[in-house]
Order: sequence, then C-alpha cells, then structure tokens
Amino acid sequence: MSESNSPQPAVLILEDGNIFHGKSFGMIGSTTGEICFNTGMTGYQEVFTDPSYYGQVIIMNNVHIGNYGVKDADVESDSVKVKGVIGRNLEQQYSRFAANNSLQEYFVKQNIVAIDGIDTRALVIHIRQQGAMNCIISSDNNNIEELKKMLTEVPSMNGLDLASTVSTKETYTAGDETSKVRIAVLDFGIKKNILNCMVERGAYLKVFNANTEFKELEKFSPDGYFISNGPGDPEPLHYAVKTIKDILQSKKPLFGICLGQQLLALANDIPTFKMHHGHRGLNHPVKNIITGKCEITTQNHGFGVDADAVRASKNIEITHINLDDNSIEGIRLKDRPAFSVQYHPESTPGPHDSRYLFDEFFGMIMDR
Ligand SMILES: NC(=O)CC[C@H](N)C(=O)O
Repeated sequence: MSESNSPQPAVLILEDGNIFHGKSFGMIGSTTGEICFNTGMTGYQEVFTDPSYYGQVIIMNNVHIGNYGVKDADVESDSVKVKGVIGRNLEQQYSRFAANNSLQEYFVKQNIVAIDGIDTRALVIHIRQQGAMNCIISSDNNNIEELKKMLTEVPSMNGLDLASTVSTKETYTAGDETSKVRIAVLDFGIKKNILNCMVERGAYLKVFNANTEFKELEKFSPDGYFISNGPGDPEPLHYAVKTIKDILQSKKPLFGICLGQQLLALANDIPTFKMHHGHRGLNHPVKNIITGKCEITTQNHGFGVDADAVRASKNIEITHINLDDNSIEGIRLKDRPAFSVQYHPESTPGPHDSRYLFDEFFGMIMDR
C-alpha cells in the first residue's frame, strides 16, 4: 500500500462510554447514528444502500467486507443510506470481474465515514447484551471529550420519523402502462428490488411520497396498494396510518413489508415497540403457520408489532412467526384482503424462499 493510502487512526465511542480504536476507512470525518449489526455473509452493497438503514451505523459481522468491490447495479436506492460502517477487515483490494470500483473509493464518493480493524465479535456481543444505542465514529477528531459531547446531541431512534426524509419527492411510475395490474406504492424508503419483484410479475406501479393522502392514490385507479419498508420508528407516522385506514375501507388488496407491517398493525390499533437489538441478516428462520412450511428470510428491523395485542385482536390473524424468538413475522386481516410481513421477501441480498408472497398479492388482485 502506498504511503498516501495508509489509513489514519479512527475511534468509535458508544453511548454507554465504551471506546474502540481502529483505522479510518472511506471518508475522513465524523458520523453518528444508532449502532446495529448485520450477520449476512454477503450482499453488503445492497445493505448499505437499503433506505431502511437510514440513521444507523452498521457493524458488519462478516470478517471481510469489500473483497468483491462494488457494482453500479447492485444498489437498493440511488445512494448509500447507512450513516457509517464498522468492520473487522474493510478491504481496499477487491476481485470481481463485474465490479466497477472498490468499497474504499465508493465510500469516499458517497461521503461515508467507516472504521476498520475493530474487534467486531466483541462489539456485537456487547450490543447483543446491552441493546441498541447511539454511537459516534471519528477519523478527524481525536478529542474524546468533544466527541462524547457530540454524541449526547444525537436523538434517540425511538420516536423518529425518518421515512419522510428518504421517501421520493416526485411521483414516478414503473412497469408496463397497459398492464391489467395497477399498484399504488406508498414509499417510506422502498428498496428497488421490491419494485422489481412487482414489475417482473407484470404490474404497472405508481410510487407516491409517504405523505400522500388516500384520495390522491385513488386517482391512479389502483387494483392494489403496497406499503413499503423504511427507516425509523413507525409510531410517529400518523399521516400514514390515516392513509392505510382509508385504503382498508376501500377493500382493495394491500400488501406491506417491514415498516409496512408495522403501519398496518398501527392502523388496526396494534402498538409497535422498540426491540432490544433487532433482527438484521439473511438467515432468520420463519414459519408460515398457515402452510406449516419454514422459510429462511432476510431481515432488517429494530421495531416490532406487539405480540400480545396481535393475539388479543379479533380482526388480525398471525400468519408467520420467528422460530428464534417467536416474534410476529406476518399478519393478515380477517375481514379485508390485507396482509404483511416483518421480513424482506424480495431478499436482496438473501435466499428467495419468500418471494411467493408477491405471487399471493397478485393472486389476490387477479381474484377480484
Ligand atoms: N426494513 C424496515 O422497513 C425497517 C422498519 C423499521 N424502521 C424498523 O427498524 O423496524
């Protein structure tokens, strides 16, 4: 490595006062956010560009990240959405025929501050035990007291509406305009591959800003409604809950993913809660309790729907449960063609076990 490439020292400070020393990677600077970890072995570029991670600093459990570089097409949105990255070996060298760039240069271009050389095993064990908390990474300031002060000013993820920040400002369409299946998509930070999964099945989509009222969505004459994934806390999104209540009144099919499930629950008076440290990875076992079949799923969430309230609800049926911790992974309404899952069936990255859910959504629309 040439002298100019040798990394500067960097520091990671957790809200509970723990300090980790490492080396800078990506942009030189400081960044803050909620620390979380992803256990996936592959698909790092898709993870970094997933808007559901907006506001979070992510620890990558896999020991080597960056070794296959980055490729323009492997994105879930138009930019990196994580606030920072923590790794054991963040690699400048890469090897892949199709790659366009190194992770290092990609992070510099996208203004992403990362820290390399961290004992990620110890750090992940710590977060698993202590739970979600804020953190700061810095490679341009070695004054620990100053950094700690900056960290105290970072808001808690609990109560934050981040979805309206990453939602599309302009309405746009995708797919074949002459299609018989028209789906209105409410965008809270949608991943491109969710849109692809619907376009591949022949839908014509119109994607709307998170804050769009039902009467505006209705003008598109949709056959169904899709409620997307997205970052932050679902609880403050009262405007979205109102829209979903109106959609349910229309009795047209509705499918929600992740934040979409949390909003569907809130629209049915089921509260959501902040999880201890969330689920993020590519191998979370889920059981479909309607068919009895298991799926290995891609997940990325730090909030969940209240299991007791779901079980007590007369109108909500549980369709999927998590086999690790019994949390609610899927629900459907008894009196409306509306359902949702807490995980990511488009699964980029991840196994494709759950893509049948898009077929079920299309089935619901075609049956009408
Ligand atoms: N992937 C998502 O949609 C995440 C939903 C929500 N922000 C959570 O962390 O639970």
